[in-house]
Order: sequence, then structure tokens, then C-alpha cells
Amino acid sequence: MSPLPTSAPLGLPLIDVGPLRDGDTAARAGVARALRAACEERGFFYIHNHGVPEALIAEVFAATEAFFDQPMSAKLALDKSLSACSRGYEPLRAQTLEAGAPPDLKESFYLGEEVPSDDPRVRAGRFNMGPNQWPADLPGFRETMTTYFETAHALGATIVRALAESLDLPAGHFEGYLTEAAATLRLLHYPPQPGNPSPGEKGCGEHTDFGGVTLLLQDDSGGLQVRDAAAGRWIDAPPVPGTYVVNIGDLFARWTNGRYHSTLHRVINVSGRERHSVPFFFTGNPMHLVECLPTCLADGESPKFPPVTVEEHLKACYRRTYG
Ligand SMILES: O=C(O)CCC(=O)C(=O)O
Ligand SMILES: [Fe+2]
Repeated sequence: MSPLPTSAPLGLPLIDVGPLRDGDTAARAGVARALRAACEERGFFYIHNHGVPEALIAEVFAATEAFFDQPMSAKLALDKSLSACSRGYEPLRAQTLEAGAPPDLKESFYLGEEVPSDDPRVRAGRFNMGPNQWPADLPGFRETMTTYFETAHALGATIVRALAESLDLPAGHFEGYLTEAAATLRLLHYPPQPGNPSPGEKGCGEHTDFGGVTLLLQDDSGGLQVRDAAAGRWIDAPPVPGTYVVNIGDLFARWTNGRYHSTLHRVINVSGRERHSVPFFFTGNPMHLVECLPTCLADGESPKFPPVTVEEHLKACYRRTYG
């Protein structure tokens, strides 16, 4: 494998996840150890050798840019408010990830698994489950996003299984969570921050991610920052070609009683250019009950979080950030 082209030392660990596809037991255990160290430290790390074709990633970015380059009328024709399951377009300043800060300076497009309206889960009102809204005039968009969704979903499940091993649990421990696992693919566009931003305005206000694991693709603009609580500062998570930035979300903090961190992060696009990124949020089976793992409870310790289903937790997070 060619060395990774990083000019500056990274403030976050970089993990080769190739052994999760084709490694022997010892190599897998090595990945699990690296994941454990990264999650106990900050829950944010880069992965490489992830197996997702570079050509597919390039297509995803091309389709993302093409989407946001459309006239506003075409984007608003797919407005998220037209969807019963939070799929579709969301204009600038529609979400406030950081309570008390100005709304986020990003526009976005939400996608998920294509589930027909007559599916029993949709009829039963499962959160964020249903059909997507697809752009009418972007040839290849649907195919690219569908292929990418499936590819990222498989990678997300691989990481969750490796996280089970990292916690000394059998690799199959999270199978109930992984069965019929939901996920959200979000396309993001951040305009350059204006010269005179309102105080505190950011592309993404500081927040933790809601689900299990997030797999983030970012273009070469930079702007993602991760909180280093101990030092009271922000660490840059710059773009590194060929990698994902991966972070664990709130569900792993709940499972591990905070031993694995769901860490605050934010985006400020000071590149002077348009920034595009594509987070994939692996949220899991909506009905799965997330409660403290017995192995993460030391003698005399009690759970910091009450048990919650994935769906209850996500609903509360959406309510909080969409007002
Ligand atoms: O755009 C990015 O780099 C990060 C986005 C993010 O943190 C999020 O959507 O949760
Ligand atoms: Fe995030």
C-alpha cells in the first residue's frame, strides 16, 4: 500500500481496517485494540484500506455537487417537509445543532433505505423509514447513491462488529442492533462563511452524533474540528485522501457507560470555497433497546443513561435540533 499523503501530523489516530475484511484472528485483534484505544480517547479516528472504491467516492461527490448546483426551484421540489420520513432537501439555516447558537450555515439532502410506503414498518410508523425523494433531472444520481448507501452500510456493520470485539464481546454481540439496521446518508454543502458572520455562526454547530457509527467523506476544503475536552481546545480533522473520518455516536457512549466517547465536533468553512461532505450515519434497528453493557459497569458503578430504543433516542435528537 502506498503511504498516506499527510503533510501535517494528524491529531487523531489512523487505523488500517483491511484486516477486518481479510485478516487472520491476530490481525483482527490488532484492529480491535486500535479501535478501543481510539474510542476510549475521543471516539474519533481515520480509517484507510476500507475497501470502498475510490471511483465510487468520486461519483458520490460529483453527484452531490450536481445536486446542490441545481436551481433552488428543483431543490425545493424535493423539500424535506414533503416527506413523512425526513427524506429530501433542507435549505440553509434549517437545523441548529448547537443549542443557543445561530442556525447552521449548511444545506443538505437526506437519503435512506428505499422502503415502499406499504411496507409494514412504514405503516407501523417507524421513525424516518419510507421512500426517498429523487431528483428528476440528474441522470445516474439515484443509482450512485443507492450503490453508495449499500456499500457504506456494509462498512458500517463491519465497524460495529469490530467494536464488539474491541469491547471483548463476541463479534456477534450487536446482531440484534444490526438486523434491519436503518441508516441515513446525508449530502452537505457549506457555502464559504461570509466576511461578517453573525457571532457564533458555523457550518455545523458543535454536536455529538446521534447514532452508532458515522462514516464521513469530506472534500479537500477542511473545516471539521473535534473537541479536545481535556485541553479545552479544538483539534482539526483535515481531509486525508483515501480515508474516512469515523466517529462513534451517542449509542456507543450509552452502551459503554461513557467509556467510549461520543465527542463534540463542528464545522467552520473558512476555506473561502464551497465545501461538500457526505456523512453516513449508521443508526441501527429502530426497535433495538440500548442499555449499559454489563462488561462496562465496574463494581459499585451504576448506569449513567436509562435504557432507550434507538428510535426513541433519535426522535429526541431530531426534536432538539429542529426546534
Ligand atoms: O461536514 C462534516 O465534515 C461533518 C458533518 C457532521 O458532523 C454531521 O453532519 O453530523
Ligand atoms: Fe456530526
